[in-house]
Amino acid sequence: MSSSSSNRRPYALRRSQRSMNLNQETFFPPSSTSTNASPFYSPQSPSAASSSSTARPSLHSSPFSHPSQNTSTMKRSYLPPSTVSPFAQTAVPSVSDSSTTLASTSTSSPFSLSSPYKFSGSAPKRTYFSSSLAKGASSPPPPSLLSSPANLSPSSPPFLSPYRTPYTPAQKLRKKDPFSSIKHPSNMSASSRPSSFSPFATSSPQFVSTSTPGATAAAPPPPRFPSHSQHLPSSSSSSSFFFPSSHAFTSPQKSPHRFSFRPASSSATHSPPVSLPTPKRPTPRSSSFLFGNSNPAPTPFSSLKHNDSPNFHNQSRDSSSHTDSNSSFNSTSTLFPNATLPIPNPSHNLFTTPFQQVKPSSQAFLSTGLLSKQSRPRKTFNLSTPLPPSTPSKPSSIFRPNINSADSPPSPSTPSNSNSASFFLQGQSTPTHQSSFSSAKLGKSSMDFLRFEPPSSTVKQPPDSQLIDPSTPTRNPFDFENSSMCLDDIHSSAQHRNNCEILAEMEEESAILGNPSIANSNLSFPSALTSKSPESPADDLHNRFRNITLLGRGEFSEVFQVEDPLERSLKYAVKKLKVKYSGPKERNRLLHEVSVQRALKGHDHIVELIDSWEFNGYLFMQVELCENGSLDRFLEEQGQLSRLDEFRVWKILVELALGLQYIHHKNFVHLDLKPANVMITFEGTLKIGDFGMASVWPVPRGMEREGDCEYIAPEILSNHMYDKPADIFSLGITVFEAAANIVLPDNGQSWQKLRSGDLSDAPRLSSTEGSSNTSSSRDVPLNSIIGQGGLDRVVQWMLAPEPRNRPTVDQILATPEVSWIELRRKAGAIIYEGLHGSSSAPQSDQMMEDWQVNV
Ligand SMILES: Nc1ncnc2c1ncn2[C@@H]1O[C@H](COP(=O)(O)OP(=O)(O)OP(=O)(O)O)[C@@H](O)[C@H]1O
Ligand SMILES: [Mg+2]
Repeated sequence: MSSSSSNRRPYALRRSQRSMNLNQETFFPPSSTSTNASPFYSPQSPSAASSSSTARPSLHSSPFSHPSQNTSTMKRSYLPPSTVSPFAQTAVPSVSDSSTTLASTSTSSPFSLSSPYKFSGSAPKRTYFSSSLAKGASSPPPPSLLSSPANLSPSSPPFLSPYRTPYTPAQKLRKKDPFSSIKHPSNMSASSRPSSFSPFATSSPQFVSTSTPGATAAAPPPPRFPSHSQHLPSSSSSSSFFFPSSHAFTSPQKSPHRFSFRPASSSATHSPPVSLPTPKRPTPRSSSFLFGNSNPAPTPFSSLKHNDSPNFHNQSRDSSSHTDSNSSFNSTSTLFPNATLPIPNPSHNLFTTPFQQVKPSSQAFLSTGLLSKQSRPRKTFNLSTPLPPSTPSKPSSIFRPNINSADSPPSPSTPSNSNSASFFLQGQSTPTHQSSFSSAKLGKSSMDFLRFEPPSSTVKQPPDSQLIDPSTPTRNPFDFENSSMCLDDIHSSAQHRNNCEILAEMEEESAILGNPSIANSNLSFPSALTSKSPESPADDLHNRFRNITLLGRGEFSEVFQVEDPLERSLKYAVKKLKVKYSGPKERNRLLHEVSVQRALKGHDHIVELIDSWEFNGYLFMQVELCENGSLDRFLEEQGQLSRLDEFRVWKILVELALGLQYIHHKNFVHLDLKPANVMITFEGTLKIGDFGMASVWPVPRGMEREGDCEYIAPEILSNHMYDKPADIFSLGITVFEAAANIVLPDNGQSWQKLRSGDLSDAPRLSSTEGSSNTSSSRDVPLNSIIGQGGLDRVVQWMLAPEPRNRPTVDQILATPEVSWIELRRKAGAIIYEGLHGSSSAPQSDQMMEDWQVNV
């Protein structure tokens, strides 16, 4: 372990050196500041692209050179059909053929990340900046990709970002992690990953490119894109975005920019950079900026060693196993060509992987940059995972009848724990229906809590005769299978009404709805709870539906999967707001979401509203069920394995853009677009949901909305501008996250950089493998857009700091790349269709040829 650790360490060092080790940089002599003079994607001259050097390292580069990925791929290829990702098995014509051919042409891994790291790390920033700006100032504008580059507007220079922005304490941002911006993947573990058990574990086959290393450079967006200004009031001034360019990061010595790319873009326009109120300025320890600290401060994540190298380390190692890996994968993909997608059971934890134990090392906190999801400890989506002790959980008041003792921590070892049933039936005071749902976790954990962790000091001890021996098996009040005693107790109790309310609330809050084992067991609830006149929202839900299980919860709501009581094959999702509305004003606001979603019915990429109703101040929305959960789960799960192939990233962009186009054309703005609000259907297509922040467009004056800070557009924070370009920005960030496989920052430097048009913390988005320029395979379309840098260009366009410089959704969908993808996509966005999509779309080749001729 130690020797391999020392072998790999330099790679980790290089990545961090680039970003933060300013002292190191000053020691290195200036190297060639080849600033990739022609990084722009020019379909007319593909050779130009291939001759330019890679600006950002591409994680699409062959992973076969990565030992851990080799292992993973090989293991995956021998999985039995049931464990192989269903989405990789979709019968799409020629996928396996294409894979085989590509694999057979792959003999080596030419792309080594060490080179760009070494170069970038050793290049003094002063030299780079001065040269790139000077060079850019005299550079001709890049060739436009659009056939009609009218209404050209400059984009902000990515290199002049002002990071010293005023801190606005008033910003109410949801997530505050002061260290998020200083996490770094350099030292995170990605190796030794077993094969996937995920339903999404499609982990696209990682083919080895035969291209020249870094053949296609990242392309900055040409500054000549049509403007988004039609969405903005003519009086809209961006002056408040501007910030004097005297910020420290414009100083060459302190610049965090590491790569010498996009010089033309940076110099073509010199509009002042954006000044943004940051959600929360992190104050990292000084040691955070000293890479190579031999004695880093201990962190809770110090278990990982360097030989658990991140996914993009040391790409050139272990090239000997390429052929094996390829062939093994292909044998997998051809073994089960007709496998069908299993019906995911949301009550199962589809997302459990063995990666939960992966921890970043302490040095992960010693530099900036965007953290790769592949290296990140996995987020837990398992609803039945017990709450960590530190979580500010607020159990139901029914567990704490004695308010004064609420502070006492529950004692798991308390003998009276076992008597939860009798405890609940001892005539506690009637709880309020307004109890908090915000922190109680549903599912098994809640049940465990109910059974084993009632606060001992709060328990009103029953008379001695009723005390139960600690060793007596627990009687679970919700064990209705053996619940005759429980029900008898309920009905004979003098406090029958109170108990019913207690049980109803418990059910509502945590215990029953979220416990799949109970909810799926076809057990009926006590008759009092299924009466015709429901007393609680949970009663109401049970009167309407069967088999209720928790699907997920957002900040404001809980979403349950339900079955139609008559036709059990009909399943829906029911979204219940967590709290009652407090008055007519709030009710109107809540009903707004319903009305927006109703107005947007009937589109393939919008979650369909089926019904809505109110009960006792609670709002319910019945929507179509999206069996494969939300996109953020998919990205999380997939990201643990590898980056998505570029074709699927494009498909995500296309499907979301189509949904967003519908929203915008109907004169609404979503204002909370993010992967968590994108649902995945059984077929793997994407649907935009959660219109809780949506508004009619133009947005009424004085409206306040604040979406998730990771995805929020800069102008919303700085200028309260709620407009269509804000949705474009959120879409761009979503695609950026999907393509780069990084953990988005929620504040700090990286957050600011992303909103200044500087994507240099992330790897190149476009793939370097599978490009038609680099493969001679007959299955690779002649004019494939994959690997050409178009993804970087379009994403950068969407992330333009100035809203008016962003494309409209129509413009996104009109790009040649999207048109090409449209012709070749046959399956849902998350379904793997090969690196270039369906080969049965020759018209796409023709289209690109025609387009190239016309450009
Ligand atoms: N139609 C659906 N099918 C399947 N799962 C769903 C559906 N709608 C929502 N969910 C699940 O419920 C979660 C929360 O839903 P939703 O985003 O609508 O709630 P929210 O409270 O408005 O969230 P937030 O405001 O935090 O974005 C989603 O992330 C998803 O996991
Ligand atoms: Mg949501």
